[in-house]
Amino acid sequence: MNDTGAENEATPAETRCGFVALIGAPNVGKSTLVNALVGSKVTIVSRKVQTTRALIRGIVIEDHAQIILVDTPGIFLPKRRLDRAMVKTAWSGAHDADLVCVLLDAREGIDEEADAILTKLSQVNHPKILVINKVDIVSKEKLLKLAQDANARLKFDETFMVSALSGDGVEDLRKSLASKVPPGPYHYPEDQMSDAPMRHLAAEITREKIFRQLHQELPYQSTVETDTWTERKDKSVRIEQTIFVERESQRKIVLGKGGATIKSIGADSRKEIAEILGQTVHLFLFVKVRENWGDDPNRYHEMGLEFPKD
Ligand SMILES: Nc1nc2c(ncn2[C@@H]2O[C@H](COP(=O)(O)OP(=O)(O)OP(=O)(O)O)[C@@H](O)[C@H]2O)c(=O)[nH]1
Repeated sequence: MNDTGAENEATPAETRCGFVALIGAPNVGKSTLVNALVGSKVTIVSRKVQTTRALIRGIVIEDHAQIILVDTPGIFLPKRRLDRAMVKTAWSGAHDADLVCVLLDAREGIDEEADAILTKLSQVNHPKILVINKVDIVSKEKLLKLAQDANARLKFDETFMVSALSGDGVEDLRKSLASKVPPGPYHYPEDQMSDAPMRHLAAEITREKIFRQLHQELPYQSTVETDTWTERKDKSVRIEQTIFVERESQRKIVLGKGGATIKSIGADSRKEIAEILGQTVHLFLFVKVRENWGDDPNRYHEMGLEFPKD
């Protein structure tokens, strides 16, 4: 302790910093865990699987360590070109990271996808941490058995049992990650919670609202881009976004009768973006048809994905 008020500031020589890749089957709770670790909403959470399309990082500082979380797209059995691109990106995220956090869903156990992940991870040489999530809905016996089975399959440096939803066990995990990232200066300014540009986050929020309202009629065929972002003198922000769908029929669904659906999507999205920014938001949504965007290389690059040639 000293009286300069600087006792909490680490000099660069004392700091640690590293990338942590979160790997897990779709719906295991990766986005929820990133949010719990960071303590602020950085990626979208949806009941629908495969909502995370691009690598989005949350950044958290704990015990003079900056932990950069790479929220990989779900690993699943790829069929479409877009799915293959997501899987490829997920694995390259694991190879680039300093640590790999493998998430298992306590209720699902080692199912087909988890099994494929454990097999593939045996080729990754980084330190691995097992995180069993959703402990709030499973018995202790089942948890212990799952921890034993997973550790028998793969050598984990540590095992954590958490509930990303309630926050149970999350602090211990955060402290462990902080102790395991390598020594070095911070990569990002201390107050930066996410390097995902706000434009991207705002687009993700609108996409989430579309999923919430139209998940039965419009499963995955839409994408959202933020076109303009204008800060106004009165401290409010004007945002224009375009929702791209693949067919005219889908455009009509998004618009709804007399524009009612898009109005409601816009109202929900505007409210949430405003909450996160802490400022007044004026949101303008447009719907356009863009056929076969799933086969357009530019779209992949915009989402931070590599375009698979096969
Ligand atoms: N009961 C319970 N539910 C959880 C927990 N963590 C996440 N969930 C729920 O599981 C669902 C999926 O969570 P997400 O965080 O979107 O999962 P994800 O792995 O990021 O999914 P993708 O983005 O599709 O890869 C959501 O409905 C969450 O509320 C938990 O600890 N307990």
